[in-house]
Amino acid sequence: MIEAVGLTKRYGAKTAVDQLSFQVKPGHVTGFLGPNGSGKSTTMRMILGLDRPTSGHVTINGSPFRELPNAQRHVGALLDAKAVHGGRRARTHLLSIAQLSGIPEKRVDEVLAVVGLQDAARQRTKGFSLGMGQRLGIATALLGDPQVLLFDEPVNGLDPEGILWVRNLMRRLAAEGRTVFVSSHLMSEMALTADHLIVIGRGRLLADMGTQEFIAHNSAGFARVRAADTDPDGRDALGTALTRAGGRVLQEPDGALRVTGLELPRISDLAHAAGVRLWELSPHRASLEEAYMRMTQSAVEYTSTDDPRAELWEQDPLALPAWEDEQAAPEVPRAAFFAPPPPGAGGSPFLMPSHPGELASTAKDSPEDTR
Ligand SMILES: Nc1ncnc2c1ncn2[C@@H]1O[C@H](COP(=O)(O)OP(=O)(O)OP(=O)(O)O)[C@@H](O)[C@H]1O
Repeated sequence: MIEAVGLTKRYGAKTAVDQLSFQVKPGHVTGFLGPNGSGKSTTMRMILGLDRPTSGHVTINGSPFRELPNAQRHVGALLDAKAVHGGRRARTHLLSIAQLSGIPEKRVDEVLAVVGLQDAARQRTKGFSLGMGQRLGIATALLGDPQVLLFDEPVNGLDPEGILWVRNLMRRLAAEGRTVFVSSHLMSEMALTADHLIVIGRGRLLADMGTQEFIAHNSAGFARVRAADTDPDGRDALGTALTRAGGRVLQEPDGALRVTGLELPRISDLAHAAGVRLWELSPHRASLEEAYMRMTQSAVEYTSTDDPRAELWEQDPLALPAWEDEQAAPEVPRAAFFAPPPPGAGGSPFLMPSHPGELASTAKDSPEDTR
């Protein structure tokens, strides 16, 4: 088990990790998530004794890393796949680490096979692709057959087969009772790999809970319902009926309605009573990505802006011909693509028109907005 208590790291005026306390338990894959610069690598470096905490402490199976006897046999880590001597062959690289840790040579060939690098064993690592480097880093982590494993962005640069392989490897290592702590920005992959999550933002703990619980806590399930395209008034009638019945209704970009507060059978009954034929009625479970985006949106340090492409083009190369411009669909606010916002976080619920044909106004002050 990894245990951090009040872990803090300051670099001058910058607090990279701020009073972090958490446990990473054996038998689980624990995902370590956070926006760029939130302190994940710094935390991992402190766990591995590569950085000294400004205050607080972190232990592995009860001892600080530096006090573990023959740490390589207890803890394996992939932090930076590029941190290898480029002039060395892959096998030599692994062999030198094995010899330092009293690991038999046979084990080197075993891990090369596990990561699929047998054929590249005698290649110099400077010629390795990003994915091959990652595989070598994973082989290094597995060398001592450790009980505790840390992986910083292990799927970075891997092809789809490699990503699937890493997922299965992590799950197998956890099923064997090992402690597996893995950071990644690939939310779809984390949702499939991790059963527990530790989420940080600006160095602070934001969440420490099961993956499914995290998704349920930070997103709302909803129903998607779409009136038949052949019935132009159907959507208005449906929206009115659902809103009157106490549902919260948002417009989807494709003309469907996103409904919260009403069960699917009730939506079906209301549509039937309103004489609206449906082409779609489906439950939607929010993704880890949606839940993560919502939780971390205020903790993102590095945000992008649109590229104005100043003076690079005499005229806007993206300008549409006038007729196409006129037909373009009105822009839908980005927030509308995600699940309805959490209580008190604002948003644009769909307000049914008081007059037919008057669709899609927002309801900031609507009495029906009772979130
Ligand atoms: N050696 C250092 N000296 C000064 N500042 C540092 C140092 N290492 C990290 N930082 C700062 O600490 C903060 C956390 O960095 P860290 O690399 O731990 O984040 P991260 O969550 O791993 O980011 P990413 O997802 O981009 O890899 C950043 O603001 C970074 O600039």
